[in-house]
Amino acid sequence: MNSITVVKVGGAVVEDDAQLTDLLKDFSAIEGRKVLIHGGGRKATKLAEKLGIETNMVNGRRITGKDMLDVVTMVYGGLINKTVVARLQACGMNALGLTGADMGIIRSRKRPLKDGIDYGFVGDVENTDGKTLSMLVETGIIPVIAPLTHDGNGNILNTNADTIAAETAKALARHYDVTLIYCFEKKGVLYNPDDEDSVIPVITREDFHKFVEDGTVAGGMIPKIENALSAIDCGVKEVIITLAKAIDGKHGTVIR
Ligand SMILES: Nc1ncnc2c1ncn2[C@@H]1O[C@H](COP(=O)(O)OP(=O)(O)O)[C@@H](O)[C@H]1O
Ligand SMILES: CC(=O)N[C@@H](CCC(=O)OP(=O)(O)O)C(=O)O
Repeated sequence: MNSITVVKVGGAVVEDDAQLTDLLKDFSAIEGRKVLIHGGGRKATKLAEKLGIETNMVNGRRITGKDMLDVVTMVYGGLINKTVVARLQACGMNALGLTGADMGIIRSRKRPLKDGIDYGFVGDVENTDGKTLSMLVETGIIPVIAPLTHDGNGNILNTNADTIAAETAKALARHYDVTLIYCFEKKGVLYNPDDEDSVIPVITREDFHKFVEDGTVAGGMIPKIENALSAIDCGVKEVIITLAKAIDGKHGTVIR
C-alpha cells in the first residue's frame, strides 16, 4: 500500500501568523501524499467576542447556537481555510480547501441531547468519503479540510477538528498506510505541563486511563488522545502528537 500523511494543526498555531507560516513550510516539505486538517477554535472565540456572542465549551466541545454557527462557518470555512490554501499555493502546493460539505466528504448527524446538554449545531461524524479524498490525492491535490460537516439535509454542523482528523485518517486507512500527526504548541503529551521537556514518549490505552485518573492528562488533551486511540483501533498505522515545529515524525508522543 502507498503511504499518506494526515496532519492536524491546532488553534494556537493557526492564531499565530509566524507559527502558521513555519508550519505550512514544514508541511510543504513532507514528501508524498498528504492532507491537512486545521482547527481554529481560538480565532472563532475571539471573533464571537467582538460580535457580542458568548462562548461556552463543554468537555472541549463548543455549544454552537445559530449565531455561533454563522461565526464558525465564516472563520473555519472562510478566513482560515482560504488563508491556509493561499499560503500553500505560495509554497508550490496544489491545495484545495474543503469543508465536510464539499463533495459530501464528511457527513454527520446533529448531536442529540447528551447528559441533558444541548450542543446545538454540533455534528457527530457518520461517514467520511475516503474514496473521493484518495481520488483527489491521486491527482496531486492536497486537501485542506476545515472542521465543518454537513447533515445531508442542507445544514452545516460544527465538528471538533481532532475528530475530523481521526475520521479522515480512518477513512484513508482503507486505501493507504496512514500516519496521523496532531501538531500543537507543546512538544507532545507532557508528564508535567509546566515542564516543556517532560514529553511522554509512548501512550497506550492503559496509560491513557491512568493519566486521566491521576490528572496528568486533562482538558482538550483528553478528546485528542481518545481520537488518536480510535484511529489506531481502526487501522491507522501511526499516530503522533507533537510540536508544530517538529512534524517530521521523529519527535513527540506516539499513541499505540
Ligand atoms: N499532559 C498534557 N500535555 C500537554 N498538554 C496538555 C496536557 N494536559 C492538558 N493539556 C492541554 O491540552 C491542550 C491541547 O488541547 P487543545 O487545546 O484541544 O488542542 P488543539 O488546539 O490542538 O485542538 C494544551 O494546550 C494543554 O493546555
Ligand atoms: C464542536 C467543536 O467544538 N468544534 C470546534 C472546531 C474547531 C476546533 O476543533 O479547533 P481547534 O483544533 O483549534 O481546537 C470548535 O468550534 O471549537
